[in-house]
Amino acid sequence: MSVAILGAGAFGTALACALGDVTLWCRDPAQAEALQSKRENAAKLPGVPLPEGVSITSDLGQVSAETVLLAIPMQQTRPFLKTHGAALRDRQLVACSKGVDLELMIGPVGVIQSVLPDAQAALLTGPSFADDIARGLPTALTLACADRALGMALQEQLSTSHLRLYRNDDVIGAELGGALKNVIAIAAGVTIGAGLGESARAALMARGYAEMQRLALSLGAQPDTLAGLSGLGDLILTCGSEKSRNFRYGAALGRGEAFDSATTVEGAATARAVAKLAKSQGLDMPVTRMVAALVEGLITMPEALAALLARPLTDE
Ligand SMILES: NC(=O)C1=CN([C@@H]2O[C@H](COP(=O)(O)OP(=O)(O)OC[C@H]3O[C@@H](n4cnc5c(N)ncnc54)[C@H](OP(=O)(O)O)[C@@H]3O)[C@@H](O)[C@H]2O)C=CC1
Ligand SMILES: O=C(CO)COP(=O)(O)O
Repeated sequence: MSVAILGAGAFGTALACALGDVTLWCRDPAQAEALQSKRENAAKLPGVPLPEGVSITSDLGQVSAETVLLAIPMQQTRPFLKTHGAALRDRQLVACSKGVDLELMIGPVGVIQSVLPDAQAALLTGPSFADDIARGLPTALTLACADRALGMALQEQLSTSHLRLYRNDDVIGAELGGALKNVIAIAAGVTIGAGLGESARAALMARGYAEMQRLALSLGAQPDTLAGLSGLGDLILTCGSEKSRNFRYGAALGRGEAFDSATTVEGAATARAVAKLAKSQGLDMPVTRMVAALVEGLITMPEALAALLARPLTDE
């Protein structure tokens, strides 16, 4: 079965490098031409050659693969599918984004199903920097799919010698693990950027993980999923590395500096969506609430810190 990847950003290109024999689609014909002539995505993955088997196109009509990976940011997924979904109706669609749609308050598989109710949909998520995958470093990810047979087929199809996929049928849990860890990564970045120290970062990660579980379990996720690659695994990676854009964005917030608005920072919109979702569910998610308020410029970092530290003492 053939594979196509829609979106030639950092992650889409990295997956193309790992899988090798795929069609890589981008929306901009000039970018497609540059990728084709240089055989490298110089903007997003400099120094990593595209394998010979990767064919590039900006014409969606040329994308005939049965399995289609969607590697475009979360908030773009619904508009993209509304425009192009008809052409993808009969394919196996694998969402690769991490986040919660700001309007519908659901994850990427939920969005696929809301636009294309009959589509077969799955999720690829977990701890992996694009650069690591592209360079062939060992990586383990979650392939989540409600349909067991389809999940097993996709696990086989998308695993390689260095990219190891673990199957899971808890799609909600896997979606939320990937989405929520970005919010906590922003908080971790704020902590380090503001010079609050590594002990404070560890505290935020642990309390952040408690929030992730609280929301995920209330929405029907399995606890084991949050403790796996897509939750805890990705939380550890993203909160602990300057390679993470969410972490770096948080660090800039913590230092009171501006951050490049063209950079994809999924946790910023997700924090806003999740803060609202938590409120509607009657759940206490103080770290997420503070991240959302910081992102929206409603509070300063010292105010956020004071508010978190002034909370009543409680059981763990
Ligand atoms: N980078 C990483 O290490 C990882 C990323 N992910 C996830 O993958 C998703 C994509 O991230 P990443 O590739 O890093 O982001 P990038 O910012 O590197 O790339 C985003 C890509 O999406 C394309 N795009 C944006 N909007 C649209 C649209 N409306 N229609 C078509 N294409 C569009 C962009 O095209 P254009 O250039 O034309 O704007 C670009 O090619 C995110 O959800 C992220 O969390 C997951 C694991 C690892
Ligand atoms: O999701 C990622 C790693 O698993 C990439 O993290 P950033 O989007 O923060 O760079």
